[in-house]
Amino acid sequence: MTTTTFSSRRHILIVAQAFIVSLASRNYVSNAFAPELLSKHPYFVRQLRQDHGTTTSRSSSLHMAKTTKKKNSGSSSTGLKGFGSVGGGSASSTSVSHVALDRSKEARAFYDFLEKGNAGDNLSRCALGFFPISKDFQLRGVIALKPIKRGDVIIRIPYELAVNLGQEGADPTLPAVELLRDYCQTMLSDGAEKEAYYRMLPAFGGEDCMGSTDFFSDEALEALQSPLIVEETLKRREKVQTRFQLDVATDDTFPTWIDGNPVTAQHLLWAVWLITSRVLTVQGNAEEGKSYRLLIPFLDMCNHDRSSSHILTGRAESGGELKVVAGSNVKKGDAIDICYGGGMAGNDRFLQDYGFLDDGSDHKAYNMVAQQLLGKRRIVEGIGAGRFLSEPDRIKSLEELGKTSVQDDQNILQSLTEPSMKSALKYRIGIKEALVRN
Ligand SMILES: C[S@@+](CC[C@H](N)C(=O)[O-])C[C@H]1O[C@@H](n2cnc3c(N)ncnc32)[C@H](O)[C@@H]1O
Repeated sequence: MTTTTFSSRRHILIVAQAFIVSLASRNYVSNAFAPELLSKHPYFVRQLRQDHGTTTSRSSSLHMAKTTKKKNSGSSSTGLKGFGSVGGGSASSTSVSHVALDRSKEARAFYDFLEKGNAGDNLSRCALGFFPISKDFQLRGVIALKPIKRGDVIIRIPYELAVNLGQEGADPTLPAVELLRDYCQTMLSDGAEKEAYYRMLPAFGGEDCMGSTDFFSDEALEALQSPLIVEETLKRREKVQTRFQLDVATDDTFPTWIDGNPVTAQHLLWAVWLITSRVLTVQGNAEEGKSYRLLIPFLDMCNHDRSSSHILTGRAESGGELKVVAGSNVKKGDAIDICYGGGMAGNDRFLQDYGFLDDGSDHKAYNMVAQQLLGKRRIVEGIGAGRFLSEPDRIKSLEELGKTSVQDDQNILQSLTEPSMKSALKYRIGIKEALVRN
């Protein structure tokens, strides 16, 4: 999404004449520099500089914070439209050497759902595939089945297929209640068409959502060495509890969870993560001037690549279409990725809102956080959005990071196996390295 984001803690996309908008794409211009903060912590700065020479190199832009293998049940070597795994293309930046197409029973039901919803033409251009990220992890995403020219439509979803979760707003717990209600109702009712789409959403308790700090243990939260992320995460959890009590627990008409038991605040937390990680805010009718939070099947399966030039466009109105348009030529086998957060989100947001670390070779997602901590960049989202961090917050954050060296952290990381602990260590290493660069 040129300037696009999936979410609503931040919101979504934009583009030229377009109508999918992103709060995250607000371009706050940094105009202040605060070297005094560093001079207050000469030891810490020295330590970072010494450490810098001893750190390991980073991996590709699709590097995962998670390490466990994603289930790929039923994907076969026979392709969606008659060919098998797709190989060889170079994505907007991701090189794909071997991608298994998703032809599981659930995926085939989802493809049928698209066809019935007048979106079957997409399946001649792209499909779902499993991108090998590391030897034990594959990431589901969208893959091109044939070349697509710059300017042509890659994905086109009729508005009627999208789930409209209400008008835009800053609080993700509101659309989360709506989504949770609709999800339970749909899954419990017999033969609802949307079920085929909902079955493709990341499962409650699954490893995708567990990557978000909302689901971190206290130990993993502490291991981040980021008092601000911890504070924001705890506040969000509290807000979810409050929303649960107000709108779910006391509502006798609220459906049960899919196993027949009452829904819990943890289910609502999962729904909030679905909102922040895959809902787009899209402008409605031009005259009406309102924006809506949409869950858009298939389009919500595009992964993040900061270097993607593809563009999101469309309107939330009857007869409208929500599209990904090629910003550059696409080859068969390319990943159809988009840039989340309008390119303005750092890894503090990626870890909280999406549950992974953007470990791109340009280090931008870490640099942005470091620049905030150094008073060189405004906060983009969450608590204090639009402002510079206060000096006490910056000092508190830098002091916390200064408790261990990068070398210490590397040693600790080697001994870890638990995914959220590993993410926490990778995060703090990335930030410490970025503080030296910035
Ligand atoms: C909008 S969804 C994208 C599709 C998702 N992979 C799926 O299979 O439904 C966003 C989620 O995908 C995953 N994701 C997207 N881009 C990623 C990336 N570059 N590296 C790791 N995980 C990514 C994260 O779990 C994120 O919360």
